[in-house]
Amino acid sequence: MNSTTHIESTHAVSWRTYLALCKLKVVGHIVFTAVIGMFLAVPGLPPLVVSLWASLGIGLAAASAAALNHFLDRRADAEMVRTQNRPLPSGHVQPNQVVIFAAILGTLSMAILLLFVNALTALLTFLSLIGYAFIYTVYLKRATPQNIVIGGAAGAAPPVLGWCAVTGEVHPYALLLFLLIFTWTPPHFWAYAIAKRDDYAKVNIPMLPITHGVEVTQLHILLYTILLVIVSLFPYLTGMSGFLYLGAAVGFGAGFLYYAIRLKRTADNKLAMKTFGYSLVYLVGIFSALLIDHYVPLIASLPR
Ligand code: HEM
Ligand SMILES: CC(C)=CCC/C(C)=C/CC/C(C)=C/COP(=O)(O)OP(=O)(O)O
Repeated sequence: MNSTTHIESTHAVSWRTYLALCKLKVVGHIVFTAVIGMFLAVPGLPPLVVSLWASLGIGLAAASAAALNHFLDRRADAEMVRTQNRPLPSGHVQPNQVVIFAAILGTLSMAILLLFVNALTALLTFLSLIGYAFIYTVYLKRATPQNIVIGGAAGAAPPVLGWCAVTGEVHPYALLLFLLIFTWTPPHFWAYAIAKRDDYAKVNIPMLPITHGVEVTQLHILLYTILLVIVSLFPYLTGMSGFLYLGAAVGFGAGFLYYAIRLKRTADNKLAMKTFGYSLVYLVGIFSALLIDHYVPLIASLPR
């Protein structure tokens, strides 16, 4: 134990430290996509009470998975510049405290989903938690440069969880939303990995830019972005969404392609981080468009 961790272990852990363990920004986005899944699952408005419990349950599960990721990755996180100030490497909290915190969040999440939502949502959320915290973090991340493609299945689950929470079933339209996030994840992450490749190389994590070089990664980003733009048309082509969504899918997709093409030409770290930033704008934009598009006919049909 180093002196910092010794000093910190005698002090109470701040609530800010616990919040930092939850990766709140990521959890916020996850809950956002889950909530859109709830809204799209029904023609009118989803049941309020169930939706609130489901959002809380899914958010707590994602936060629990994030805390476990901090615990399981603590040694690598201490080596990388981008992660060395996280709560564990900086000694603001002890590993056992993080495990207890994650267990409490995970248990609360399961209790909420089982008692107030439904068993299928609880099961699928549990599988997502295990998929990210253990299968991805412990195994895939260190095993193959396809780690984030396969692990992306956990991150793509939330709209399915939201849909299932209000209907009790996994609808094919919900799987389209899954596919959308699943194809979005590789360009989202690989743009970041290009910018942070020196960090990943330091800890021998086989991310694509390390194992196959930056050029191959740039090409993969472009190809997955093209695939993403094609997949983003499916909600319109299957009749799930209308023209408004189509316009947004084409517009936001053109933006993503613009970044991916520019990034293909130059592996500038700043541009890579801008592409990563745009991936978040894209996700929020396209899911917001799905929601607005879903309610336009409803609003238009209201008596004036
Ligand atoms: C397995 C799939 C995924 C991988 C490997 C991945 C990877 C990453 C990485 C490495 C970062 C940077 C972390 C940092 O700066 O500390 C990040 C940031 C972020 N990711 Fe992902 N991500 C995945 C899925 C998702 C999903 C599904 C969402 C949302 C629905 C998401 C939303 C975000 C957000 C909002 C940030 C910014 C966090 C911040 O600025 O604090 N990610 N992601
Ligand atoms: C509902 C539920 C339980 C969903 C699971 C949530 C999920 C899959 C989140 C993934 C988001 C994320 C930040 C991945 C990066 O991990 P990393 O270890 O590669 O990134 P890091 O090195 O920055 O920690």
